[in-house]
Amino acid sequence: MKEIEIQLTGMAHLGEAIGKYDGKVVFVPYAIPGETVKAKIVKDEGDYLRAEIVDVVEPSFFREDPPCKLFGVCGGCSFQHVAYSYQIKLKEIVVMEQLKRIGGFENPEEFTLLTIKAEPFYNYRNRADFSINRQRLLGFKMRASHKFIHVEHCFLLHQKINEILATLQGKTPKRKTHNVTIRYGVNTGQWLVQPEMDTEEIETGQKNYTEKLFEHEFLISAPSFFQVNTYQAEKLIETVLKYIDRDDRVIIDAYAGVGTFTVFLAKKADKVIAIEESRSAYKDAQINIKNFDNINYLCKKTEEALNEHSIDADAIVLDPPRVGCMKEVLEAISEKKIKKIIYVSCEPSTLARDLKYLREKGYKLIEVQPVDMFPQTYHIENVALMKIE
Ligand SMILES: C[S@@+](CC[C@H](N)C(=O)[O-])C[C@H]1O[C@@H](n2cnc3c(N)ncnc32)[C@H](O)[C@@H]1O
Repeated sequence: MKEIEIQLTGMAHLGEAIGKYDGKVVFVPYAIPGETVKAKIVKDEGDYLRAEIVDVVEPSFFREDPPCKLFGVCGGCSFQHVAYSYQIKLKEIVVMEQLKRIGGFENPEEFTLLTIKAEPFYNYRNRADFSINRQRLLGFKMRASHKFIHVEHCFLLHQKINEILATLQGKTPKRKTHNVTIRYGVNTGQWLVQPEMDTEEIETGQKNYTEKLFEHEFLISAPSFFQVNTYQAEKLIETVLKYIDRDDRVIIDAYAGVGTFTVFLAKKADKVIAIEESRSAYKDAQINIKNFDNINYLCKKTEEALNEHSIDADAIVLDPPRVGCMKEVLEAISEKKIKKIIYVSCEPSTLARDLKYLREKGYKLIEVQPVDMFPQTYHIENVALMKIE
């Protein structure tokens, strides 16, 4: 297909640089806003074009050599070619753009704070999900084609997970499966490998492991969710706690997982009502909250629990999966007139959608704090604070 020279002027929400050609927006992965590149058009989607870099004509000041030889092939990272200090700027711009375009918030720069940086920005992930091929090699499924790619080492993973990965190459799972998960407690040194593998070299097949955040140890079973960046999880907790004050006597912690925020909220409030639908996370939480007598942990869907009259609070923490909150959840919060909402989100587009809805119900957006939990990728976590007008 046709080759073009194009200047990139912006960043799209999935980490691709954008520019214009022939009146159409062109998406160019692995380019950086401000650069001029030679690119090959690979797909005409009607309203817009997709292109691939052939040559960088004028590189960005922030361009760097990616350390990983699989960068651009595996599809897991989108920003290894961008200096870390600039990655977080690009993410901030995307957050503000989503708040404006989807949320209808004018001047998002007035309430969007500077991103809380990640430290370290490589080797931070405490969890990896691998595929196994016929030769018993472990690797990833490529994002675009879903083809298997053998991975000997991943720069995003904690060093211990890379060591375990090397040990498990060529080993056979003890049950029929094409997937292996490795999780590591960065502050406890415990790990979990599922399923059990045919090896004597390391322990595998653990049902659970523990991780420590600040002084608190959390039990985490194989099916339970836990934040994948232990270092940044502590900063996320601090950000949530910053928004809690003396008036927040009763707090709802919705989508509570194994109790990551719950135990810290319980130290500040008279009472915490935690809501979590996963049976596994709920059971782990029963261990994790055992030293607290002011937590009521419900194993329910948030949309069902919030419909109950007896459940009310001064403040609510929301930390839903990427799809965001169901309308029923947002409706129930506004009907109960819960004064403060602290919304933790890993997906800026659904966050913007839900904040828009809450604003229409009479809440004012006070500020949005981006927290970088996922360096080298386009993903960004945000904590938004809303108060009733
Ligand atoms: C992004 S995680 C957050 C967990 C926890 N706040 C943390 O930081 O570890 C979302 C959690 O919501 C739970 N979940 C998903 N849909 C739910 C629903 N409709 N009601 C209650 N919990 C739900 C998931 O099982 C998961 O534990």
